[in-house]
Amino acid sequence: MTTTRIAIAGLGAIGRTLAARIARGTIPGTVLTAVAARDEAKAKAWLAAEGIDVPIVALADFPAHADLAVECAPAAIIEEICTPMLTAGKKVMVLSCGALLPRPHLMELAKTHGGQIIVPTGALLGLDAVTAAAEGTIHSVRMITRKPPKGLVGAPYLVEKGLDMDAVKEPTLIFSGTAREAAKGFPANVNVAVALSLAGIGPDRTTIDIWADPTVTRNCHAIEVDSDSAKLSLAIENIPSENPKTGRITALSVIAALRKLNAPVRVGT
Ligand SMILES: NC(=O)C1=CN([C@@H]2O[C@H](COP(=O)(O)OP(=O)(O)OC[C@H]3O[C@@H](n4cnc5c(N)ncnc54)[C@H](OP(=O)(O)O)[C@@H]3O)[C@@H](O)[C@H]2O)C=CC1
Ligand SMILES: O=C([O-])CC(=O)C(=O)O
Repeated sequence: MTTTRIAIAGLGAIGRTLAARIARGTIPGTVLTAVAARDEAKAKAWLAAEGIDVPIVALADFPAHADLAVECAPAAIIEEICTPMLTAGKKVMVLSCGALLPRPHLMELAKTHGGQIIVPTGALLGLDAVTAAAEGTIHSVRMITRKPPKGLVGAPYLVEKGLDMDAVKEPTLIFSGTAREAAKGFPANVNVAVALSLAGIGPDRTTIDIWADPTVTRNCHAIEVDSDSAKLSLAIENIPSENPKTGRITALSVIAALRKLNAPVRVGT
């Protein structure tokens, strides 16, 4: 079996789960060869506590260590992670996919140098069926997201509008617009809408309503797709991870995607 050398950018809720699984050898065909962290001392202490022996390197040095980098860091540093890997013709799995929309040059970089940007299903579901439907004609894609108010705190859109999530006492529609607009206003909350849009009819035709809902404890996403091959109605209720903005299933989605990289049998598109 081919072995893919993996580097992880960001040791937060997703990155730590991922690093521990790869380092334990539970994903055949993968080996953890490097990590990058903002706070090196904190990362060193965590790696030592987990018994993971892997170098902490600069993002610019990832290509010397890895065939594939997994981006699980703040959206703001996507360029620093993607540019060196893609220029070297390598692969980057991107979780902060909303940050790709204003940076089409990253997709061009992948094309020019034979690299690849992989957007996993992440905290969503059904991207297999949406990509299949997109091979025909999709008429509309609509998403509705409900999160506990604390899972939305800090979003630039809320800051700009002066919306206080502590004051939300009943389900409140706080945003309605396109996936592109949502990615700008909620860069750490609705990457899923962008993944859906990239699988289907693009960020300007995919719409999303975002509710701050104190009656839910999970991050809930519902999708309605109408196409000439199928009508899809899908829903997922994600248990938040240690980061309330991020569903637990996100790291597992990355693990499942990595497992498929070199597997002898591959299920799903
Ligand atoms: N596509 C999808 O379905 C989903 C995407 N996401 C996105 O995935 C990304 C990661 O999520 P999550 O793990 O929950 O986020 P966390 O905030 O838990 O972790 C991000 C980590 O990146 C670290 N970091 C910050 N700056 C740098 C840097 N310059 N170099 C390396 N590491 C850095 C942070 O360190 P420190 O804490 O010290 O600042 C932190 O440990 C987010 O952008 C999130 O929005 C999340 C859920 C679903
Ligand atoms: O985990 C979730 O519910 C989705 C999320 O944070 C994102 O898409 O950025």
